[in-house]
Amino acid sequence: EVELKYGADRLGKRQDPAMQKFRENRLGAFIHWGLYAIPGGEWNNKTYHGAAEWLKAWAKVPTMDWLELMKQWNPQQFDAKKWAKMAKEMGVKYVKITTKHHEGFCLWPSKYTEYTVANTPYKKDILGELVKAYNAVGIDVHFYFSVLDWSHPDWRSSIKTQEDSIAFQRFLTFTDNQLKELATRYPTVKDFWFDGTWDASIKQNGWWTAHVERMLKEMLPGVTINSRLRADDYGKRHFDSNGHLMGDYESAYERRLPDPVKDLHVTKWDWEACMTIPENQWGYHKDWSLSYVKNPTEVLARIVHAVSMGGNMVVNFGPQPDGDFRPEEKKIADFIGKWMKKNSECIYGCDYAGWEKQDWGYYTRKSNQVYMVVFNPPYSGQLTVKTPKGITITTAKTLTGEQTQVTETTRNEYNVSLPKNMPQEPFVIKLEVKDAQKTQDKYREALT
Ligand SMILES: COc1ccc([C@@H]2N[C@@H](C)[C@@H](O)[C@H]2O)cc1
Repeated sequence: EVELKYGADRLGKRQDPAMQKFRENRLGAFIHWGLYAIPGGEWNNKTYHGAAEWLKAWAKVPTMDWLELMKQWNPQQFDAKKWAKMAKEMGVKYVKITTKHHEGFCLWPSKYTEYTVANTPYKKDILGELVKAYNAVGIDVHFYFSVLDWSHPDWRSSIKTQEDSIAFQRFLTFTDNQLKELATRYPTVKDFWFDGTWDASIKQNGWWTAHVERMLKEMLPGVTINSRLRADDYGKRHFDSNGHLMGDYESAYERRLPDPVKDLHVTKWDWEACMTIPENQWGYHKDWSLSYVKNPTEVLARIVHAVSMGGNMVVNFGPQPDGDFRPEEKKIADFIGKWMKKNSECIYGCDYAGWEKQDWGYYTRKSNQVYMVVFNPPYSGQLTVKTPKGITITTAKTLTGEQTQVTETTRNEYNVSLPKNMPQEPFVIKLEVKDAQKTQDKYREALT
């Protein structure tokens, strides 16, 4: 191992109550809301197919022109209590809110920049109202924060000159001030999810990323920090030069998931994935017909896939400029919520089962209960289950209590029969398992 001053502060998974809550939450929602919602992917009558929250870049809009959008920021339909009700009914345990995206517009009245809600027709502290409303219904609030800030004259993507270096140090101080402001104004925040940290300027200042993690953990004991903030002494990101995960959980799975067979290494650490409902839209885009939009079951499958590999999943919502949600997003939230009401036992507090993935769906586990979440019921009517050595299945029944047949077909292999009245949506079979020390082994290996 190499000597590091700004590498991982800890080895292995955090086991304190705050991290256990983060992990057991499992299902979260992302809110991407900013000035970009106003143009919704269209600029000067041209529609851009790229991510709507990056429109400023696609349409090459000068910063001052872009920030003129503040004059139109007046979401008359915004009602934090309605947003909290929607999240509660969807079954999410936490919501990650874009406090400031790359555009530099702040949803809270920051005193370190003029580009905030306070200087818009709306005036009020949107972030404060959301923190209060989500917390009031028992939902944790996480802050998304973009270090990259297109509105700030001292931002640099690379440090080429002494002037760059002096400006960038001013920028890092500005960023420290905003982070301290957020931690002070909203002390119930449970997590900071950093983005916009891929540039050389940040990689060259790994010390600063370590300082931010330590500063926030000092101000807010228990707070969790994503790996994407972190660069070590040599600019290595997420995992330090000794291969140790920095921050409290890996945050590299954005719009993609680890493979349930080839990527089992991710089960060794905490991780959180995030996903969009269209192919790639985080902020509000007027026209969702431009790319594939996942159906509710596809969204559900990604949630279960993440939990089955010991990760969290955050489903993204991009609210409209008026502060209401588009119908497609309300439908997804409603479907997930209805499914979670019946089946959340296989999600909350669950983890990787350590069993070999089968085609019919995913396993999740909570203590000695293994859940089979069935997405693809087979024509054979039999669900193949392969148990690890020494593990036997005692019972199998649906969450509605219907017993299903368990037949041992060979050593450590079983057929679990499909329930008689099969639901017309993904369903769960709960297995009681036994760690059988002495199993009389009546099976014979074929001599080949
Ligand atoms: C350079 O590619 C990207 C892609 C997405 C992002 C941002 N991360 C997501 C969580 C959204 O905030 C997206 O704008 C930034 C840079």
